[in-house]
Amino acid sequence: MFGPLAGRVHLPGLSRTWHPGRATRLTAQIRCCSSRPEPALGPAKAAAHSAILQRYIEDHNTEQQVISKLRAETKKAFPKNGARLMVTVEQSTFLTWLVSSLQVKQAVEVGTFTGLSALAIAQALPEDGRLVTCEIDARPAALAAQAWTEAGVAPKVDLRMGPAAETLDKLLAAGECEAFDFAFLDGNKRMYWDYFQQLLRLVRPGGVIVADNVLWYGRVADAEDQDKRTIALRDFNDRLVACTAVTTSIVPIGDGLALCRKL
Ligand SMILES: C[S@@+](CC[C@H](N)C(=O)[O-])C[C@H]1O[C@@H](n2cnc3c(N)ncnc32)[C@H](O)[C@@H]1O
Repeated sequence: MFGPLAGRVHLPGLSRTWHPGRATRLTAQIRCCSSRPEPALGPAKAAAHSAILQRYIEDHNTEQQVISKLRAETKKAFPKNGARLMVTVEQSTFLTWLVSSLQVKQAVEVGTFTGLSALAIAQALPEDGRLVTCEIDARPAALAAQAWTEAGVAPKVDLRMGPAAETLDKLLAAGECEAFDFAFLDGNKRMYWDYFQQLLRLVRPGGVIVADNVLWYGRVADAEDQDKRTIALRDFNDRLVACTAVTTSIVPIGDGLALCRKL
């Protein structure tokens, strides 16, 4: 079982330097709340370990300066939910490591926001590599485009504005079936299974699809949690486990990543 919201919890007046006892008390307070805390509370991403360990992990996963700069700019431009929407530090370093290790050339992403995960992916692509990334909201996308230019990865990134399901359908219609080595899924949680099925057609056999937020702050393991996004993610995980088209490993990096390799 995962401790509910046992990771870094952003609450007013809470400093980043925690003492174990204090962290435990806070976790206990949150656990006891009758109204279930919304993920919108802040960057509480780690579903499976303590706040102290989360801090340690972050301190030992050094993001490149261009990425940490974009993280800071995003928090400033989107103070309400920016920190929560971006992948965590250890997820961004993991994405760069994975894309590089798999020698990915063609990648596709659902959910660009301000382009942080796209930057982590794009910088690991070769010069002739390509990342197609889907976003519906022009405001964060403008910040993304600026950051990619500054980081020198803009020529590799193909930003497609509009509903992601339509963009993925267009890629399929354009003959890009099995054209991609890698996909990152981080869009609308209630659409995950639909996106996954499209991505499965876009990714080649042996290619990898990574889905974020599959532990949903630990809420997927709480049978009493009937929030629509929790139900959708629980359903997504159940379908993944039963899906014979991929082998899947769910790992508690950040808010949980499903690592799926197409057979
Ligand atoms: C969690 S954020 C992505 C964060 C990003 N991957 C990162 O780590 O920096 C999800 C994004 O999906 C976008 N989104 C939501 N519904 C969408 C849709 N139907 N089509 C395309 N993008 C969508 C939202 O506007 C939001 O920017």
